[in-house]
Amino acid sequence: MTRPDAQPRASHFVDGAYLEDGAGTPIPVRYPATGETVATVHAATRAVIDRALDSATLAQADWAATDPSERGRILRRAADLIRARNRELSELETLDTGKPLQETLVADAASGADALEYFGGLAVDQTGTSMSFGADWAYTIRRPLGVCAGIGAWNYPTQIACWKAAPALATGNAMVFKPSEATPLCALKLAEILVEAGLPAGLFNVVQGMGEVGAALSTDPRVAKVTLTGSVPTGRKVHAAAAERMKHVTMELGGKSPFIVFPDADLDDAVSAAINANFYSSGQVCSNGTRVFLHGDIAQDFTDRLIARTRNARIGDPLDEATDFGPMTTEAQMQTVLRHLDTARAEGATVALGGHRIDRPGWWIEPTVLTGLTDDMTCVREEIFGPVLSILTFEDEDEVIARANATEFGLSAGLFTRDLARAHRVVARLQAGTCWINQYNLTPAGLPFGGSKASGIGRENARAAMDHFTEIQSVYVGMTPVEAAY
Ligand SMILES: NC(=O)c1ccc[n+]([C@@H]2O[C@H](COP(=O)([O-])OP(=O)(O)OC[C@H]3O[C@@H](n4cnc5c(N)ncnc54)[C@H](O)[C@@H]3O)[C@@H](O)[C@H]2O)c1
Repeated sequence: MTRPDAQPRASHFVDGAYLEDGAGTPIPVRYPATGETVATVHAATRAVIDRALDSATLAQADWAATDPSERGRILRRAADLIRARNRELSELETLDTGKPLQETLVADAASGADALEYFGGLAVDQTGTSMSFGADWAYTIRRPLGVCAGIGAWNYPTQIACWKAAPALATGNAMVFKPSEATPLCALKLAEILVEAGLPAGLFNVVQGMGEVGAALSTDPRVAKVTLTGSVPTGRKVHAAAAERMKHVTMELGGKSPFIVFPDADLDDAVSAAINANFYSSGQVCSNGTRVFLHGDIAQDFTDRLIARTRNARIGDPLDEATDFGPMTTEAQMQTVLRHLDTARAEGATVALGGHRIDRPGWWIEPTVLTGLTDDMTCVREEIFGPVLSILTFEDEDEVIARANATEFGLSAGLFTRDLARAHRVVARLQAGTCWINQYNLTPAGLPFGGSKASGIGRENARAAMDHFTEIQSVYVGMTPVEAAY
């Protein structure tokens, strides 16, 4: 496969144009399928961060006063441009993350375009309330927060940037976005496309860098809100920094979600969903259903079908559309997953499939199925963020609900059953921000997405995100003479 050129014109995108400052620490961008360096960017210096925040502050005031229908038109034009360039953007996403082109063509830029289109449509529909107090009355207005900092993880660089930018911009905010240092390329393309669609300069700036740049943004007085997609430990730090300065936050963090299969489930569907919920993006999906609870009656049958089908995964060059399983996005993440597999073996897990690094250049791990597990094992308790599916068995509905909820995380949950009364009864007792019944990991723009417990605060997508990027201004209107005691 010929590899497209990944080197961006410059590291940052600020005030409507690419910007370079070679004084920043170099960040090599390595193609996970081979380990080769395909581009280099530089971390933002203090000067770059200041320019990004100053230009965003200046641009936001006019943008907040812009007719919302015009804001919406620009976002919808950006959605059209993304769709027209889907292949080019998907190839870049594949180079950035290592995810197979087969996935990136349908799930990344495409999901970003959906968000821009959805919030573009909703921009005009930001309503308040009105109420009366005798002859007096009052109304509320939803106002933008100002400059928002977006900080991204490395598993969905385009989607994360769009899911944050679209509701922020639709509601009249500006955003300074810092992509993950592991995947710095795709957000630059979004910035370029938004300007081409007519977004005024300064409203969506991209600055590169490691955690320190994220920390500089989330503590800066010019920033009104921080929206982070990342791990729980990073979320704790960013949330604490924001709380100190009374900033708004949205936290999209990690998970260890339960995936429950009752004995009356359509087993082929359930196996398909378990494959998607564990091996898509080589398992690097926050909402993955990694604790697969199987009812004892179907556990063996399910496991046999799962293993037989997973053996068919085509592992190879991610730029080849026939490939359906790719590498880990970073070498560090591959090492983390390998450490988890060593711990699982040491704690007595049975490796029913896979379990090893794949012997080829780059950072590959076999699709892995673990059995013989108990709830206290590390591989069942901790987020692995790799292609590792853990099988547990259960006998009883109350038992599985209690075990599903026995975790600090609460991002997602899924269940498979033909008994819809049971499905709704169980969902109502699951501690998870997003639940799927007879499906898994579908996240349309109109459905709120986010976690409860340690998995996050706030929601992305849907009207809920519009609320999280605005605050209420209450206006009391006096209609009668004002009385005073003296
Ligand atoms: N809930 C969701 O929507 C969602 C989606 C994707 C990924 N995730 C989670 O993200 C994690 C994987 O991504 P990751 O390894 O890039 O996460 P991470 O927490 O290591 O990094 C996330 C981002 O935070 C930045 N960062 C690090 N320290 C910071 C600090 N002190 N202040 C400000 N920013 C800082 C990083 O540079 C990066 O851009 C997993 O836990 C996964 O579950 C969650």
